[in-house]
Amino acid sequence: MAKVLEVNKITKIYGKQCLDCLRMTGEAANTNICPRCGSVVALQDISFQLHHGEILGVMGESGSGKSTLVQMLYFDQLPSAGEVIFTDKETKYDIFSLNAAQQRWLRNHKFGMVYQNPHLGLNFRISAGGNIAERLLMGDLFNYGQIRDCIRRLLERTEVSTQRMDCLPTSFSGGMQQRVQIARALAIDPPLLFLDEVTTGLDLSVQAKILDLILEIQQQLGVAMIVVTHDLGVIRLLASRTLVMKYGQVVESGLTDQILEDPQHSYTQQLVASAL
Ligand SMILES: Nc1ncnc2c1ncn2[C@@H]1O[C@H](COP(=O)(O)OP(=O)(O)OP(=O)(O)O)[C@@H](O)[C@H]1O
Repeated sequence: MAKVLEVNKITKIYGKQCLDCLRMTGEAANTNICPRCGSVVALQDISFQLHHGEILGVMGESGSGKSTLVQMLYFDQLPSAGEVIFTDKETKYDIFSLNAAQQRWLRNHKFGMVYQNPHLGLNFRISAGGNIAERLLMGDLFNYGQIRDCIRRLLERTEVSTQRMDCLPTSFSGGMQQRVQIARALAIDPPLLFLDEVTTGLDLSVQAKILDLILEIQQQLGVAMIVVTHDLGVIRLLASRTLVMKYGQVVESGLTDQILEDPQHSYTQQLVASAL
């Protein structure tokens, strides 16, 4: 299957960093903080591939580097080292070697992000429809009537009442805010979507509906997704392949079913056992 992303040896260090940062941190060292200079090694030599229409799960405990990984791919964070190749319709982009305007174009036209915190993904001072319209305008749709029609279609797809399109997101429940974030992310029909703990903190029944929606979107639109979560249930339901992270490193990766049935790394074994 065609590759959408090739991530090669991505590293992210917060802080001034020294020559020993990588050697003295990671899974074997049992820390992500460099004992010599105090820098945080959030990601260390992460490599993986994502294929067209695939959902890749990224799992790990708090602080293992999951959010940093997707934030970097979405240009919210700069990498310290490494290369990422994004392929769309046979055009390859070496995304970290692009200039700021080119990166903004990719983010606005090819990538979508849904954050755990809707305040990061939505502008709460404008209506739900306005949030989606902003994204449609980035995608070069300018006709007022067409924009309204498109917003209606996106809200219907994500099961938000179209009668609420002119309401502010502040008047929405948490689950509805996540649906509007998903509608906004889908507005430009992106080939690649990042989802960072999108169901954390929601009621179980709301969680289940959002997860169903994500699956439906993947099946109908064939969008490739990276789903970050600490929840094994989310991984089990959504991801065909999974990376398990600890202290900024991938400690286990493979088919989700295999990982859940026969975890190899002691950390994954603990995670699976604690969810039983
Ligand atoms: N801006 C920052 N400055 C310094 N350290 C940071 C910054 N952002 C994240 N970190 C650190 O990087 C490490 C990885 O953080 P990250 O948020 O990626 O982990 P995570 O696995 O997503 O955790 P969580 O599930 O709690 O969100 C953590 O030790 C965190 O404290």
